[in-house]
Amino acid sequence: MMEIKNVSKSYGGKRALDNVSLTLPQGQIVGLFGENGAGKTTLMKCILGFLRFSGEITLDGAAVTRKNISRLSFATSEHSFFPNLTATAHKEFYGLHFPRFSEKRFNGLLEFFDLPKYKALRQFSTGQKNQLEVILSLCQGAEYILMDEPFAGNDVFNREDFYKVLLGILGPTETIFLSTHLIEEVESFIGRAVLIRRGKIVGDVSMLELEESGRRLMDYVKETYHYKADRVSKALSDLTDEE
Ligand SMILES: Nc1ncnc2c1ncn2[C@@H]1O[C@H](COP(=O)(O)OP(=O)(O)OP(=O)(O)O)[C@@H](O)[C@H]1O
Repeated sequence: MMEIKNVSKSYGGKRALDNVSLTLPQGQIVGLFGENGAGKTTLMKCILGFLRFSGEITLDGAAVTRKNISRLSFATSEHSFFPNLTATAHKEFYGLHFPRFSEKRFNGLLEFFDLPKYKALRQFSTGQKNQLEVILSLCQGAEYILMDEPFAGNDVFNREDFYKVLLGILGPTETIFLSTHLIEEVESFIGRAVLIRRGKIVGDVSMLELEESGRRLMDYVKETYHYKADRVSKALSDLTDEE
């Protein structure tokens, strides 16, 4: 179980995370949603130890250190791979460094996305680079797989088919913590939705609970954010007013 307790993070004087507490048990797919600048990437980077923060993040009670960091993986659109290496070279490198690396999963997903095996990654398209990030994060043998807007640049067929593949391959102890703006697309396969706003957790709901209350995830998000439905008409009226 991952426990995030009272985590705060500021960049200079600007507070990006404000006393965030969250528990992520193993075996869940958890969506992390929030407006631009809400703190999603910052939270993931704190979990991974990329950023200093105040508060505590533990895995089964132990702080995240080099001893247990292999329980975590990260797919980021900022990219974490070696641009001059091919997908096959990455497979070899990861295989050497991650004892639980799954070559079967790597090969299967590479084929699913129809990615080139012997082309340097710097020559991949944006969508292809993101696909390889996702593949690597899923093949390392990590139990907590953090994905930050992993489907950017992926076409709709690749996304929708991938959701099905993902659901089919995940083991019972694998947890996905998925930050995305594709709320309506992912609602069919996540088990829980966490909402962050201005660095604070403002919502946390299981999809079962939502379903039982007859609400869609988007309704919950709009309610929680006090979404102002008149902002479009206001903007249009401001922008088209000739006075
Ligand atoms: N390196 C940085 N230096 C200064 N401020 C930063 C830095 N990274 C993020 N911030 C600020 O911290 C806040 C949270 O940013 P973060 O990237 O975590 O948001 P996000 O929810 O991932 O947004 P998005 O959906 O737009 O990717 C924002 O106000 C952002 O401007």
